[in-house]
Amino acid sequence: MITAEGLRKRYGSKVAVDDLSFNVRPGVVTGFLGPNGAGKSTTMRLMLDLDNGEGETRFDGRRFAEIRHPMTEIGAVLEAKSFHPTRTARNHLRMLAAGSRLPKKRADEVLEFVGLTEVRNKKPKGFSLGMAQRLGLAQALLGDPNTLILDEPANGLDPHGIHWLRDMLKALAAEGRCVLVSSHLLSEMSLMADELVVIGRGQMIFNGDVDEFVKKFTQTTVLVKSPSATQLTETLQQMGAEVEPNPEGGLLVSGADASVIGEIAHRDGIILHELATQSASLEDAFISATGASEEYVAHDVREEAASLVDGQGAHNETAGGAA
Ligand SMILES: Nc1ncnc2c1ncn2[C@@H]1O[C@H](COP(=O)(O)OP(=O)(O)OP(=O)(O)O)[C@@H](O)[C@H]1O
Repeated sequence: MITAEGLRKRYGSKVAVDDLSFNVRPGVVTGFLGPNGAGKSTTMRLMLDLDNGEGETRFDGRRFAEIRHPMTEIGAVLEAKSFHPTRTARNHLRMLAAGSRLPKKRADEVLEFVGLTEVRNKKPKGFSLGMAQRLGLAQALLGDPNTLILDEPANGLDPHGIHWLRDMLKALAAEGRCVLVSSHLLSEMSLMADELVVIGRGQMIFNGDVDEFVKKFTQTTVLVKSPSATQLTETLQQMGAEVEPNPEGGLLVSGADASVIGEIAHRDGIILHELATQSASLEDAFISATGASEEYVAHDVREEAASLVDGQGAHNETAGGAA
């Protein structure tokens, strides 16, 4: 179990991480989410004592500095491509293995595991971002640690690589490890993570189950198609439901679930052509939960496109801006 308590970091007058406390449970993948500049990387560095700040993080009760051979307990990848410039991938890992009193053969085992056996005698400076990510993971896995902390490990991986990463992290978590992984790929995160830590502007927004997060920050809607849409709308509105036209046809109803709508339609003799609950996505929940805490806000692309078509030209202002 990882327990982080009261993590806080300032850069001058800017508070990058603001009194963050959270838990990362073993046996599940925990996603670490937040808009750009929310403080994810800084938090990960604080957890691993790589940055000075306040608060403390315990890994099964111990601080990072108290762990004698960290590589055998905590595997972390915070930056892709941070490797020795002149050593081959294999020698880089062998050197790290020796430093942690691990057998040399571990280097070949993890290279095989991440699919880099063919390039093991090449220098990582020529690696693509995806290959560097794989080598970073190999390094993190070298000591077969119980905890993995990975900052954007999917960055640079191709679709096969992302699929492989997801299966691998789920399998490692299923063996009882703690896995904390940040990513901006929300569809991927919804397939990979069971629990979430969501932050915005350095502050905690949510720590818990993915389904709870989606439920808390989105409203379930029901798509209804009926030839008697006007009559149905009036009845649903009278009972307090919100009804809006769906841009692709039919009605979107919130505040009444599909069974209630079906019963009302049956009672009033209204024909229904479609009745479907629309489940919200992790992306919907993320946008709703973090919208107010976005640090860098771009202007609306649709407005931009419209103004270009109107011949008004683009404007380069950044709406919102930094706090
Ligand atoms: N070395 C630094 N000096 C000054 N400010 C910093 C430094 N590192 C980070 N920051 C600031 O701290 C805040 C948090 O940055 P951090 O990189 O932790 O966010 P992040 O959530 O990892 O962002 P992203 O998703 O864009 O990688 C940002 O506003 C950033 O500008």
